[in-house]
Amino acid sequence: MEKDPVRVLVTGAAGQIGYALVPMIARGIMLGPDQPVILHMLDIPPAAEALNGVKMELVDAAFPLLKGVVATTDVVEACTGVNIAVMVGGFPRKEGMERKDVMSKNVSIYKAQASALEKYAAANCKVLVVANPANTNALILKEFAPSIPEKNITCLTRLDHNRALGQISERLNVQVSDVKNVIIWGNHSSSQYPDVNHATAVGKPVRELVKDDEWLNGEFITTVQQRGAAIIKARKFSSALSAASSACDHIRDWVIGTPEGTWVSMGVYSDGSYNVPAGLIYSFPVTCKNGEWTIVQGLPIDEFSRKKMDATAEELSEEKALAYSCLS
Ligand SMILES: NC(=O)C1=CN([C@@H]2O[C@H](COP(=O)(O)OP(=O)(O)OC[C@H]3O[C@@H](n4cnc5c(N)ncnc54)[C@H](O)[C@@H]3O)[C@@H](O)[C@H]2O)C=CC1
Ligand SMILES: O=C([O-])CC(=O)C(=O)O
Repeated sequence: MEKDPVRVLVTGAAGQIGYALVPMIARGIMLGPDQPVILHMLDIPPAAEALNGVKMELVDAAFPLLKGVVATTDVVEACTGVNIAVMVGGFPRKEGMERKDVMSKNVSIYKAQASALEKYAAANCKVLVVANPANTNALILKEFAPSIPEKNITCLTRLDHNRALGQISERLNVQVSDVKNVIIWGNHSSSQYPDVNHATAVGKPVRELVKDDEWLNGEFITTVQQRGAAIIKARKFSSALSAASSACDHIRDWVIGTPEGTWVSMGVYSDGSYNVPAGLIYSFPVTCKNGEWTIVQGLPIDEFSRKKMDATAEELSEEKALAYSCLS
């Protein structure tokens, strides 16, 4: 028997990431090849015509799993009954801007949309915030939607995680699928800490295979931290297909589960694990089962890592303060 459709909201759906993401969802890349979906697409009035164009293309593509499309500029209509919300709407960073620069534009959007999700989304709706500053937008969404359980509100650091896998795979000349258990700690920003201390490639420790700690502790980290800026420099637009694909990975693993022995990175509400201050949305290694994520516990943390994990936590605390000052 065919499954009931899942309603998936994509905000900012007329934008670049939206354009890459909605066909992936409609093809079953996010929720599986046997899961019908109804897409809810939200954008703002200046983008209404473009949004309608995306809807027309979704109809034209005749996706067998796509059971309906709601394309709207009305946030209540967009949020009503959704089971999954992928929050991409907002203003992207342009060349030369730091993520902090986009803060004031975006946090007020997340405050407003928090209330709509809280009132109108389906019970147990899972939320993924993609728009930058992703961790802080997610935190604002959480704080202004107090009835949504905090475990249901996450942000995207899977793109950074996948970038780290990609760098190691290129360096070792192995399949990316043979590299696993890298970790992105902290903020989706240039202060993030991509950590390979527990990572393996073809079953062996990455550090032993790479045999170049100077590269792993230096250029590897900065390449991953700065990859977003490098894409903007090259394309003149920020990452879109990789962001969309990683958003699908994030939701798929959250809903369907992570493979045995593998963890992924997700921005989640800190409970104080690894001495990360509670009350921040911070990227941790997590495993997922039965639709719930759990922070991987007990990994040994060396002094080098500790400093980097603390620095990115510090930035998130500052962002939180700045976000509140933008809202007041
Ligand atoms: N977490 C991550 O890994 C990544 C995050 N990003 C972020 O994702 C966001 C979207 O990026 P793009 O698609 O490239 O930008 P874009 O500018 O192409 O699209 C954003 C869309 O959001 C819409 N929008 C603006 N305000 C809105 C509101 N209040 N409600 C609904 N929609 C609204 C815009 O009209 C536009 O269509 C940016 O904040 C970008 O920085 C981008 C890449 C990776
Ligand atoms: O760097 C940016 O502004 C876009 C982004 O978040 C990324 O590509 O990681």
